[in-house]
This record gives sequence, C-alpha cells and structure tokens, in this order.
Amino acid sequence: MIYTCTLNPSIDYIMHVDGFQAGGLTRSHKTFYYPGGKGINVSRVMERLGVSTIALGFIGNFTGQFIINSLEQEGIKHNFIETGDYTRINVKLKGEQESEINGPGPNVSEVQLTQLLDQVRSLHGEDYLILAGSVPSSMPKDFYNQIADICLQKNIPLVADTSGDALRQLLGKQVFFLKPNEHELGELFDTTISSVEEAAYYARKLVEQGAKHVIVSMGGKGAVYVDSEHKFYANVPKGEVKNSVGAGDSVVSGFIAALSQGKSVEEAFRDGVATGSATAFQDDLCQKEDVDRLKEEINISPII
Ligand SMILES: Nc1ncnc2c1ncn2[C@@H]1O[C@H](COP(=O)(O)OP(=O)(O)OP(=O)(O)O)[C@@H](O)[C@H]1O
Ligand SMILES: O=P(O)(O)OC[C@@]1(O)O[C@H](CO)[C@@H](O)[C@@H]1O
Repeated sequence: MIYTCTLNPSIDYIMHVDGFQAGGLTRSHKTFYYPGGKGINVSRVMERLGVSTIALGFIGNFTGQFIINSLEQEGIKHNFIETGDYTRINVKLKGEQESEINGPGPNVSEVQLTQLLDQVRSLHGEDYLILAGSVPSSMPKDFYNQIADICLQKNIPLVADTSGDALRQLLGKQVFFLKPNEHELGELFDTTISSVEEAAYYARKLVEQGAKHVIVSMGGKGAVYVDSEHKFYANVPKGEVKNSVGAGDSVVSGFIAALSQGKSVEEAFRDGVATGSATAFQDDLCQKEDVDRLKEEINISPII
C-alpha cells in the first residue's frame, strides 16, 4: 500500500485579486477552498490517476474536518491523528504574481508524535511512505530524520518532498525518491542552479549520498531526472499556468503512480512531468485525461 504523510495539512484558501493593496482593502473576485498540504495533494492526485493511497498525518478542529470530508468525498482512505488544535489555513493570493502565506501549524503533543511514529513502524517493505511538506513549528526539528531512520530499519521505501532543514536531514540516508525544485536543490548545496547541467550535477550528488531516484523540477524550464545510471531532461508542455500550488506534488504523484504500475523510470519521469503540468494548467489539481494528453508533448532526452 502507498501511504502519504502530511505532518502539516492545510486548507488552501485561493484568492484571486486585481491589484493587491498592502495596508488597504482588497476585494477578491474569485475564491476557492481546497484540502491541502503536500502529502494530501499527492493522495488526491494519485486517486485521480487510479492508484489508491492511505493519508496519514495530524489533523484537528473544524478546519481538519473539512479536509477529512473532502478526502472522503473523493474516496481517499485516511488514518489521521487528531491534535485537538486547528489545522492551518494557507492563503494563496493570485494577482499579477502569486503570493503565499502559510501558517506554522498546530500544537502536537508527545503522545500524538509517538502515535505517528508507531503508525510508520507498522508499515512493511512492500509499502511506500511519501512524506511531504513542512514540520509544524511545535514539533521536534529532526522529525524527518526520525521517520527516515524507521524506514531504513524496516526497509520501507521513503519518498520525501520537502525543503530546507527537513531536506538536509535526509542527506546521506537511503531514500527512495527526492523531488527538490531547482531553488531547493541550490539551497542545499549553497549555490544557485541556473542550467539543466548544473541541476543534473547536483542531483547526482544526492544520488551519491543515498537517494535512488531524483527529479529536479525547474518550473517552465523543464525537469531533470537522475539515478545512478541515467541523466534525463524533459521539456514541459505548453499551456497557460493557472495555479502552480500542488504542481510539484503532482510530479511526485505521477512518478510514483507510474513506478507502482511497473513502468520504466523514463516513462515514470514523463508521467511525473505531465502530471505536474496538468495541475499547473488547472485551478485545482489535475485530471487524468489532461495528464494522458500532455504526455504526448513531452520528450525525454539524455543529458550528456
Ligand atoms: N510554466 C510552466 N509550464 C508548464 N508546466 C509547468 C510550468 N510551471 C510548472 N510546471 C509544471 O509543474 C511542475 C512543478 O513545478 P515547479 O518546478 O515550480 O515545482 P515546485 O516549486 O515544487 O512546485 P510547487 O508550486 O508545487 O511548490 C513542473 O515540473 C511542470 O511539470
Ligand atoms: O508549508 P508547507 O508544508 O511547506 O507547504 C504547504 C503547501 O504550500 O504546499 C502545498 C503545495 O505544494 C499546498 O497545498 C500547501 O498550502
């Protein structure tokens, strides 16, 4: 079974605005509420791609209930731990530019932390764990590290989509798949990545340090896949970007869904990029028909 784990879920409150006025009143002309958080996005996209998951993580109060209701309406199984605190609401402002305000997350008790670690301990080598997003500010900073160690002991393939300190903790660990974007990868190596070759060079460093598969997403500039044998580049399809929230999570979903269906890494890379773009071209997350259509526009070429 594929498990996603979102330590810090959110309701994503998308507000479309014309000319945002800091310090004044801005009225939004279009709003959307979506269940969010990176692992939850992965569960929602994988369900649309025909692959079932179980969503784990911390949830609470009426904002958490919104997420549970939304997932149940979409037929997604879950086994969340109730914190008794509010699941955050993240505000995504869409004007001439996209701006995001993400909350710090709930208070999580020691007992609840132990419950989640026990859930991870109960998984097996034939499962996957997709751990994605930030760690609530009340939690120990090394929580990614703790989960990675359990996965190592139990041979559970760990997929991680995070940034900053949480991503740094995974360096040197056997991780099944990492998907940093070019900025997150650059931050990790204290550099700026400005070309496909540089992305491939630093992605290979992640592989040398224990990651089995790495995709570096570079927004509209394409994406890079690296493992110990291959280095590939994928272009992205052309289209109007409506919403980049969840596009990176969709790359993870498409890639893992394809591998779980027995496809090659090259095909899985194409599926991942198509899934990311299909989400970027939608208000909410992608639909499978769009992924299938966009796949035709993606060429995978070796990076020399
Ligand atoms: N301009 C674009 N045109 C086509 N596809 C795009 C564009 N921007 C993003 N995408 C799609 O979204 C994927 C993820 O984009 P990006 O590199 O911005 O990841 P990210 O920063 O992790 O995303 P997120 O906004 O979810 O945090 C890309 O690999 C691509 O498939
Ligand atoms: O604050 P985090 O956990 O880093 O990111 C949370 C978040 O921005 O990521 C998702 C998109 O990737 C959104 O659904 C959500 O609001």
